[in-house]
Amino acid sequence: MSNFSNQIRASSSLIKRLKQRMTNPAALMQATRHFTTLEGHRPTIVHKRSLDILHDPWFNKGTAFSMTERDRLDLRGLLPPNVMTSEQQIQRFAADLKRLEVQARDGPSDPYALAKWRILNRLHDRNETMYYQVLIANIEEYAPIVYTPTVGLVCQNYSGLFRRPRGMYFSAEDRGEMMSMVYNWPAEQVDMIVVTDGSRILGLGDLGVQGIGIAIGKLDLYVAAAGINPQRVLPVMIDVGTNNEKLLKDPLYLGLQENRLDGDEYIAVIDEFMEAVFTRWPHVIVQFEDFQSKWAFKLLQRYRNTYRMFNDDVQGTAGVAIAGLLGAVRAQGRPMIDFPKQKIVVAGAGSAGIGVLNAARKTMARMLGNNESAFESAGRQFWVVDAKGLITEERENIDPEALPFARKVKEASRQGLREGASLAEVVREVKPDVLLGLSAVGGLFSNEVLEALKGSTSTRPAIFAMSNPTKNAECTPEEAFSIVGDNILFASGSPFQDVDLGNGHIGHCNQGNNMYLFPGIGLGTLLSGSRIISDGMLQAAAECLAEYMAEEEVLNGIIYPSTSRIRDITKEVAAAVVKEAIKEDLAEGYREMDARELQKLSQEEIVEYVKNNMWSPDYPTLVYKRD
Ligand SMILES: NC(=O)C1=CN([C@@H]2O[C@H](COP(=O)(O)OP(=O)(O)OC[C@H]3O[C@@H](n4cnc5c(N)ncnc54)[C@H](O)[C@@H]3O)[C@@H](O)[C@H]2O)C=CC1
Ligand SMILES: CC(=O)C(=O)O
Ligand SMILES: [Mg+2]
Repeated sequence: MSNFSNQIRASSSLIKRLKQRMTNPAALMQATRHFTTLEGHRPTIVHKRSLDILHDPWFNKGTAFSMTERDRLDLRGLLPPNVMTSEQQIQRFAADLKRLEVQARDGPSDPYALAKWRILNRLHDRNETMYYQVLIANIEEYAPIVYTPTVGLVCQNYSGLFRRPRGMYFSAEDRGEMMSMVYNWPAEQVDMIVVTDGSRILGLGDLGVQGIGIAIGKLDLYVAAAGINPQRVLPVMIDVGTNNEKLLKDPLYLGLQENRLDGDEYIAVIDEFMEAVFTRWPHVIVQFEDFQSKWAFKLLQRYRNTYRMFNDDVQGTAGVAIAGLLGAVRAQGRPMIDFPKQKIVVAGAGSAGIGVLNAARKTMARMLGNNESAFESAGRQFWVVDAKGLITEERENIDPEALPFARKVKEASRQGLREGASLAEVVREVKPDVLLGLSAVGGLFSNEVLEALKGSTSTRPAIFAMSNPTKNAECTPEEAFSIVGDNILFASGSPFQDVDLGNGHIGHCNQGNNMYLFPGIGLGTLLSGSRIISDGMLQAAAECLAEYMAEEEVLNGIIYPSTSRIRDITKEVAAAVVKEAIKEDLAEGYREMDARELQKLSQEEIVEYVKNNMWSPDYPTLVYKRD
């Protein structure tokens, strides 16, 4: 939008003016102190509570509300847990102004990305309908701002960017209080919660309380892509501390400044949160996001049969990868049923990597007859490399999640490999069809690794550099096409531009990101009224995405839709999820569409039902009525 550059120019001149006034923050603090001494002792009577206070510029103190005030005014949970002094607030504001300048100068790809995020965020605060109109109409341009990669930068800088709170914060200090504080959220109904504990935000590590940015970004896509009503979404941060030394020492950090809770204490906090939100909103769906692997699997197993929840990094990513892997088979001009013949090297054995491995193995096994021997032989198609190299059964203290994928020592040595072999060695010896990265290590697919992939036995080797944000991608599309060749397939977790191959052809850069599935999984679950999210529902979502692309597109190397089609693909995915829930007899219905009515719907009617229940950003007519 051309308006946008004007707005950015206007905001930089505003920043300049503010900076001139802020050159002496001590004077500003002095002024604030003077104000507090005159007015500080007499209480001010307010007739508002909760968000109404936070949204009132006269009464709002933001992070400076004391804990007792937060309790008195129903603010508990609506602000990050660390109480700040007004001096600290001013320091934070001043530091943030400086940071914007540095980002604009040193930012990696789009120097205005953070400025765009701020402007969009301010619009979000002022007028939700218009915000989502802008986002939906320009989703290709702004998904990289509200979501990866910029959302990573936003989380890294969240303590500075924080202005008006959004979402809820449950902290270790709130133990015993969660059941009551959940009622501080003003919405009577919540359909979707995205919750994080901030322990592994994209590939950026432990960002503590600042991880709330990712929950907000994911929910923006729920609204834009799935048409979930924005009044019914709730971003949540569970602050159990941080192990990030920099944040622990930062006096302006907004979260708890203590090491992360662990073991039973940690589980007790998450249990209390789950009980609280499902007590207030029994039909809510909770998406777990960016929990470190250590907890991602355990929490998924703990809750998935009791609550309507899923883990996006484990299950959403798996589905998107399966769709891409099946697309890679089709792009070779082979039928999908040939998938079990693919040799796949996976770099990264964390929540995302293991999620993909389990799902890919199950998909292969199903194609091979769905019995034990099929499952066994499917397992032999994968070679997994983590920070310590190739994983074999010789590995000491092997992670139980990775154990099923450890190569047998004898088999490995027959291939010229051993425990801990490097990624380049593995690629050289295995000559895989697919090289898939979920390692969070930018540049891991080095020249040596990509050179080794030239020996692939595939007619069309596929490279999935899925780590986020952009700087964590295992390689760029330019590197992949220039080293391995024009004929490859390429996908990355964060968006890159297509590559001009210089011979009249384009090297397509697909975005392989769980954003193509999680909105549809959430919407489909909501509209089916299923009490849980079954493997079958997740599989149906993945298959729908795999089949969405036309033969011609796939043969041209386009295996995922462009983001401009995200609302349409989400509708289809949601319909596939509803259909599977009905088939598995899990669908209990939604609003006036009860289980029986759902059973009667044809495929087309299910799609129509989904479409009719997607919120669109149109201004309603407002009418005033006295209470
Ligand atoms: N494209 C998408 O839709 C998604 C992408 N991701 C990305 O995947 C990445 C990993 O996420 P998680 O699995 O949750 O993280 P994690 O921290 O649990 O796992 C990282 C894994 O990479 C391995 N690793 C580290 N250095 C390595 C090296 N030099 N060579 C090979 N492996 C190495 C680690 O040993 C570990 O197994 C992140 O960057 C995240 O943004 C995650 C979910 C979805
Ligand atoms: C995309 C996503 O969920 C991640 O990078 O963690
Ligand atoms: Mg994630």
